[in-house]
Order: sequence, then C-alpha cells, then structure tokens
Amino acid sequence: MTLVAGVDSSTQSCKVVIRDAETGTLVREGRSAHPDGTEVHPDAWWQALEQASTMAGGLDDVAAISVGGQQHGMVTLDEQGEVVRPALLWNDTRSAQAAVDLIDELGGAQQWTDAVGLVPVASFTVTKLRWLADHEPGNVARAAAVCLPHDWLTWKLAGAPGLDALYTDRSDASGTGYWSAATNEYRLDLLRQAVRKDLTVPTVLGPTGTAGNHGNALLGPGAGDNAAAGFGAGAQPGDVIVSIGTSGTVFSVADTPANDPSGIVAGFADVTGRFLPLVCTLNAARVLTTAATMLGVDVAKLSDLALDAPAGADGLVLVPYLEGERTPNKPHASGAVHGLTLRTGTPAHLARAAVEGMLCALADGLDALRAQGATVNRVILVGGGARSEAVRRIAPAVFGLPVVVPPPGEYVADGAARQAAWIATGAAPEWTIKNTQEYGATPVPAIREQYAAARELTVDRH
Ligand SMILES: Nc1ncnc2c1ncn2[C@@H]1O[C@H](COP(=O)(O)OP(=O)(O)O)[C@@H](O)[C@H]1O
Ligand SMILES: O=C(CO)[C@@H](O)[C@H](O)COP(=O)(O)O
Repeated sequence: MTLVAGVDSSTQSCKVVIRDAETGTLVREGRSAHPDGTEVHPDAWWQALEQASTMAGGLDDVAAISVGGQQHGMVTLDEQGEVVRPALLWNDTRSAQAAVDLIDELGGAQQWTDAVGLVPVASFTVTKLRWLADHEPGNVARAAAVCLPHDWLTWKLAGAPGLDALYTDRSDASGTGYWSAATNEYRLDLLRQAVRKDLTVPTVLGPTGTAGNHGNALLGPGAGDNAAAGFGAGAQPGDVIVSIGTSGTVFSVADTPANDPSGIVAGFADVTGRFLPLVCTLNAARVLTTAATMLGVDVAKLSDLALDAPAGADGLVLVPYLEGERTPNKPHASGAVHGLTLRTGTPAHLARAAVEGMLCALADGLDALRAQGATVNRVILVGGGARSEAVRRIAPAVFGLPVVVPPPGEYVADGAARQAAWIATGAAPEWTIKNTQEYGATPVPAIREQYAAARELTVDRH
C-alpha cells in the first residue's frame, strides 16, 4: 500500500491525515492546536505540525506529503532564513488603511482586479507588507524574502534549504495581491510598491510540481486551505462549497478567472490549473461559539436551542461582525443584535439569530458568486461549523438551495493528501466520498430580508 500525507495548517489547529494513495482510505490522523491571536510566530505552526504528525504515527512511511494552509498570512525571512517577526494572519485587520492607500496609488479597484484579480483588503499579504513598510522599517530592512504559511511549512519539511528553495502553488500565490491567476505571473512591481524594496518570493509550482523531499517522501506544491478543501470534497461544476471554519468561505471551481472590481469575489486559482472565485467572511464558526458562550451552553446545546425557535427568530437579527468584517469591507465594525422584544429575548431566539446571521452573510457571498457567472445547483457544506445540526438544517432555508453535507472530516487535509497521491502515483486519484447527507428546505426569504435591513446598523469597535 502506498501511503500519502495531507496537512491542514489552519487558523485554529494543525491536522494531519495519512491515506492510502489508491483508495483514499484513512489510515491514521492527528491534530494539534495553534495559539489564539491574529499575530502568530511560525514556530508555533511547526511545533503543531510535529505534534500532529507524531499523533498520526509519523511521516516516515509516506511516499508524498502536501501542505494546505490558511491563506494570506505574511511570513518574512531574513537572508539566513530566520523569521523576522511573527506572521500577520489573514484575519488581522491592522492593514486596513494600507489597503485604501494601495488602491488609490494604483488608480482604483478595477486596476487591481485587472492586475491580480483582487481588490486589496486587510486580509491580503500585499497590504500587510505595506503596513510593515509604514510601521516597522527595521524589520523591512532585515527582510529578504516573503512567503505564506503553507510555503514556509513545506520549506521547513524540506530542511529549510535556502531562500531560493522556497516554493508555493497557484492557489496560495493568487491570494497575495502580487501574483495573477489569469496570467500565471508575479507582479513584483506591486510587491515593490507595497514594501518599498525587492524581496525574494517563492517559485510557483504547477499542480504536480515538487518542492523537494522530506526523508524519502516527495513534497507536493501544497495549496491554500480553500482550494485544498475544494479538491478534497470533489467539487464538480454547479457545486458551490461553503466552508464554515474560522473564516466563512463561498467558492466554486471555474474555467475562467474572476474579475470583480467590487472586491467581493476574489479571483483565486484552484489546485488543478483552473480558477477558484471566492468570497470570504471573517466571522463564521466563532459566531456560534461566541453565541454559545453568551448563553452559557456548548455548541451542541446551541444547536438544539436554535432549532427550538421559529425561522426568522420572530425578527431577532444578529449581525455577526465580531472581528470586524472583510465582506462587506468593514474592518472596524462590531457585531449587533436587533429586534429585541419581550418575545424575542430568549436563549432560543438568540441561538437561532446567531446561526441565521452567520448564514445570511454567506448567502450574500453566494449572490456575488452568481453575479460573477457561477452556476449554482447545490451547496456542499464543510468546515467545523458544518458539524452543527442547526447549521445543516437552517442553511437550505437561507440559501434557497439543496445542501449536501459530506461526513464530518478534514477536507483541507484530505485535499492536500489527494494532491500528494497525485504526485506519488502520477495520476489524480478518484477518491469517492460515501454517506453524504442531503438537506432540503423551503426557502424563507424573510430571513434574508430582515438581515438586509439590519446589517448596516453596526457601530465601530473601540
Ligand atoms: N458541532 C459544532 N458546532 C458548531 N461549531 C463547531 C462544531 N464543531 C466544531 N466547531 C467549530 O469549528 C471551528 C473549527 O473548524 P475548522 O474548519 O477546523 O476551522 P479552521 O480550519 O479555521 O481552524 C471551531 O471554531 C469550532 O468551535
Ligand atoms: O482568508 C481566507 C480566504 O481568503 C481564509 O479562508 C483563510 O484561508 C483562513 O481559513 P480557515 O483557517 O478559516 O480555514
């Protein structure tokens, strides 16, 4: 049996799956938590990867390894390959002003989407580089290279061989703001404009490129976590993946690149050589955990409570901008609850409003994807939040679409493992996912209508 390993180094944890390359059967797995915060030293990811690999029985017997990772995080390295400062993550909003400045300097949003398929917001690496240039000139002076979380972990697995041996893949490169999925080329002029110097960047590998070796194992190009999840869940034309992890994402695989100057849909690349138009919210599964904390219950009880309240929660609306928001672009916003009355002031109403508010924000993303030409026949729901029965049952009413839920699993790590199997065997394996559940419901447009009336009514954070 040929074994392969897939890694998901995501915001909250690192997961490792080891699968049979031919059948996809899960052989072993492990996981380890990441520290909280939006600024994390990459060493913490390396320790978590080592712990998760050990829990998964080690990597000595695998033929290939691929790493999927949280997108956009800025990892800066000096000439010796030492980390210059803790990485700024995708959900760190301190570079919001840098995003505004960069859009102005290039002449507007359309110029950015024409150049690199996206409009800068605080999440994207290019804006973090500008923040660094504006606030930490000493660190900029020391920096010799910039890469992403998955690039850095792949490079560490290869033994940290030197800056010229940094590799990335199309999907993650397309989220930097200085690489174009449409042309398959870096825009190093935009990187230089952001950070005001030249930096070494990773070589972008194609779908079956190799990034070196870890012992006897080949290292695959890896991927951004969303692209890996799309590959792991086997998304087909007409499928839209909705991932409810730390972030909420809505995306599909496309044959042409997105170009959305509104900035809602980012024109990313996928792992097979195609494209991955994607909408991302900053607030997803943690809206549920926060609502559970407010109610003094766990997430299972939150789900029961939400299903006890009527659709629309009698008009109670929770606007879920707990970390500020990226879509819509409100980096300084806070969340809000509207429609409180004697009738709606119950735990069940609040639980229902939390689930519906989070899903309504994602449904707005679904509309934006359609506006970019995506065919949407059904939703495939993945990520930690998809484990919630309330989310599964309420989602079809909010999205107005059938929702398919694969068995609970690690679809980012699985996508990375599937890529590793492609590298090890020379062909993309057809791994089938059994026991998916389909949820249907009559659409309830009133849920989205009351959300639309409330979503602008927020105040900024202190
Ligand atoms: N049954 C559940 N109901 C609601 N949320 C859940 C459930 N199980 C896990 N989660 C949440 O899912 C999140 C983790 O999901 P995951 O997709 O692994 O996130 P990430 O990839 O961003 O680290 C955590 O915030 C966790 O609390
Ligand atoms: O910024 C994005 C996508 O553009 C996020 O989706 C990150 O890639 C983090 O993902 P999770 O840790 O929530 O899976």
